[in-house]
Amino acid sequence: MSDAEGSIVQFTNVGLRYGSDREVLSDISFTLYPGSFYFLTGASGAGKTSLLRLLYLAQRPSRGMISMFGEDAITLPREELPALRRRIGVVFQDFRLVEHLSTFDNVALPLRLAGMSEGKLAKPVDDMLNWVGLGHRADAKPATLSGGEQQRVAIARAVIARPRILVADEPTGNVDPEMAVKLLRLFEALNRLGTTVVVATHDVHLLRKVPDSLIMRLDKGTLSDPTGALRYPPRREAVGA
Ligand SMILES: Nc1ncnc2c1ncn2[C@@H]1O[C@H](COP(=O)(O)OP(=O)(O)OP(=O)(O)O)[C@@H](O)[C@H]1O
Repeated sequence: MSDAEGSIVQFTNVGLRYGSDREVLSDISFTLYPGSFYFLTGASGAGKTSLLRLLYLAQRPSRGMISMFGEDAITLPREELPALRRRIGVVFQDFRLVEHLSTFDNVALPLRLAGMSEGKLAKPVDDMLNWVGLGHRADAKPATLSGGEQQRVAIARAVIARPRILVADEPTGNVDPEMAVKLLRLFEALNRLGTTVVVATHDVHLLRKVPDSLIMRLDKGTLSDPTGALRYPPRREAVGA
């Protein structure tokens, strides 16, 4: 399979079924380009989480082809998947913070797993906590943080190792509208630094808050492309028009 020029992810006729049930995703084809900001939208049950799980390689499709960073993600040997996954940051719907670890240690986790020394990781973790506005909560355990604070820890942890893609599943689902906009601004700032961002949301009001974003819409497992730019390198000035 050859990659569309310059793309970092390419799905071709991907289908997914759980067990012997009918397909929950059918004929999904799209291309993600570096530095773009995508919303994945659709009603509850449309298949957003399932599509994101394929995207961050937590789930193999039942059919079709997935290419990531120029590698065939379907036939890649299992032992090579972690290296591919490290290039993808994930913000889960339910945060999945480690309860017994402090804010600092949750955010430091990906760097420690990558083998970075304690001396080296302190500054980037402190900088990241300040960036998400949680410098003063470094020692707090997740249970003592508000929903918005926990979400920001989850975002900080997802981006600390500078992933090429950030995937976020309903990141604003558990916060008030004001915090939702603040979180989106964090994603936009990250996107301006060159990270491709994919945010799943059922909240159509959010889409308008990021004028340059591209929209993928799922309806009962089928993808549509209202901004018309998924298959071709998006021209930023044409996006959102
Ligand atoms: N592990 C699973 N086993 C069987 N069916 C599943 C599984 N996960 C999801 N489904 C089904 O797949 C369909 C799509 O679910 P999915 O969670 O991907 O949708 P969604 O758009 O993310 O929904 P929501 O916004 O409510 O989270 C649903 O019908 C769901 O019941």
